[in-house]
Amino acid sequence: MNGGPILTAAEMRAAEQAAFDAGVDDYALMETAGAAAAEIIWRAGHKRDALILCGPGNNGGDGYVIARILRDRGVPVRVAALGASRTLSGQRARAAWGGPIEDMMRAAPATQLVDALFGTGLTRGLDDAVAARLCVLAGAAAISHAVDVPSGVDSDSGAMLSAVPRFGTCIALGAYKPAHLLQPAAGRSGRLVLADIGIAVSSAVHRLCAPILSTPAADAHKYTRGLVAVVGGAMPGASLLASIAAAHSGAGSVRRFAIDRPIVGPHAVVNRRIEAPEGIGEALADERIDVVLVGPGLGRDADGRARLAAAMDAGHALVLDADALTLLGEEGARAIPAGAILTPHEGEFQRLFGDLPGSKIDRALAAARRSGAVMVYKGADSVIAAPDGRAAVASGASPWLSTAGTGDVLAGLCAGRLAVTGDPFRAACEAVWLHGEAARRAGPAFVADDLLGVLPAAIAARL
Ligand SMILES: NC(=O)C1=CN([C@@H]2O[C@H](COP(=O)(O)OP(=O)(O)OC[C@H]3O[C@@H](n4cnc5c(N)ncnc54)[C@H](OP(=O)(O)O)[C@@H]3O)[C@@H](O)[C@H]2O)[C@@H](O)CC1
Ligand SMILES: Nc1ncnc2c1ncn2[C@@H]1O[C@H](COP(=O)(O)OP(=O)(O)O)[C@@H](O)[C@H]1O
Ligand SMILES: [K+]
Repeated sequence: MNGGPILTAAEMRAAEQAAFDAGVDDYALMETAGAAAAEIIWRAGHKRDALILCGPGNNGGDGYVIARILRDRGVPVRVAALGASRTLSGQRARAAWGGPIEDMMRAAPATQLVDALFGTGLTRGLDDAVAARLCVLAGAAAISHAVDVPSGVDSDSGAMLSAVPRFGTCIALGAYKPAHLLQPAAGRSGRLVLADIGIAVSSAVHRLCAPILSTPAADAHKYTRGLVAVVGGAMPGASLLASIAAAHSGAGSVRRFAIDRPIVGPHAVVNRRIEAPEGIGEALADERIDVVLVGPGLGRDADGRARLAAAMDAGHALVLDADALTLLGEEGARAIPAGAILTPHEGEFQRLFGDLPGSKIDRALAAARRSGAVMVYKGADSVIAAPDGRAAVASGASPWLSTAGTGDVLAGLCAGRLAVTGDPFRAACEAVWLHGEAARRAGPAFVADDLLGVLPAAIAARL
């Protein structure tokens, strides 16, 4: 499930330093990075006229290398700079370009725009006039590329420090950075391409990629494939969505304990009406149960609280979502049992853990460490984090997922995959991926129920 390491600016600098210590030449690395980026730009734009914007640091240095390589291939290239080059490699690359250098504020637009103003070294937002000019030039280009990161985004957090235009493509040099996957920065590029620059990078934080799933063993039966119990409350829809998602996740069987009358739902889910919260403990006293999911449709009143307590006392692996998270938020993160999966959206996360510092990745990791649980910190950029420091960041999920009930489907998938795999981090990664893939297959304007029908096809694609 490792779709490529994600490095902070400091980690990237350390990887770069390790390469230098091993004998790689400073300027040779810039030539490699520039050549890799030029190749990607060449494939997209061929001989269309190009304007390369070069900043004062090494990102600008990459820009001069790109400009020289494209010019040598016959592209009509113009270079516009923002001040002098301040690094030795940048100065060398600028000298090797050797051509005219325009003032960025006065340069005319071109068909292709390459933004090599600032990369991982950006320390503050661009001046308003510079940011505005960048937006005009990028907006006027038919093809636009951001080198390493779009200028104006904070590489480590994905925050926008000044106005940032939308680029056709962002070329990540050597490794992904948080800004490539975290919002709002991730939304500023249509396409993300990773360019290999030949230096070794590794991290416990990576981009989520498609999982490899397996078909049940030839001698499988319903209890060996995982039994999920869903504890609902008075609102039937949410726990039903979660139950059906769990049933379609690859688990062997699903039981649902709720209060709705008459009992509704698919025949394959065993629905039991349990009115008094005391009955929940009894229903969960079955050793064959692998995972208990509680939260969707639970309710936040005394009854919901009592059901949550019974679910948490039952001693099974837990997935906690929705109302369960809000109720726990009132008690504080310490009440969370180790080994659980929690699926908070932003509001639930804040209620549980308060205002943690750092990027969404940092916050998810801190919450996982503090609670001992795997975190699925949801949103357009979902972060899955484990207490041991591993994290996976999902990106590119359909924005149509921002509709009621999709979180219930995800919670059911987490419970189902946990029942199948017994591994909370792996299960959470698989669930988030299947959820995104189901949304992709469902197309536009779906409702949460529509995700359920396409789950088997999403699973089939990964067997
Ligand atoms: N690491 C690697 O493996 C490789 C890295 N490579 C490349 O290097 C890039 C990182 O280069 P970098 O560190 O020189 O930083 P970069 O983003 O060019 O700018 C820093 C300069 O801008 C300045 N400055 C900052 N903010 C400002 C503002 N708002 N307005 C105005 N000025 C501002 C800041 O000076 P300051 O004023 O903060 O002192 C400094 O002078 C990386 O993204 C990649 O493209 C590849 O070549 C090879 C492999
Ligand atoms: N703009 C978006 N792009 C991609 N995925 C999104 C977006 N907005 C929400 N999602 C996903 O949709 C789901 C919504 O869950 P949640 O907020 O709990 O909704 P609900 O409680 O209505 O089910 C989460 O998995 C979240 O990651
Ligand atoms: K850039």
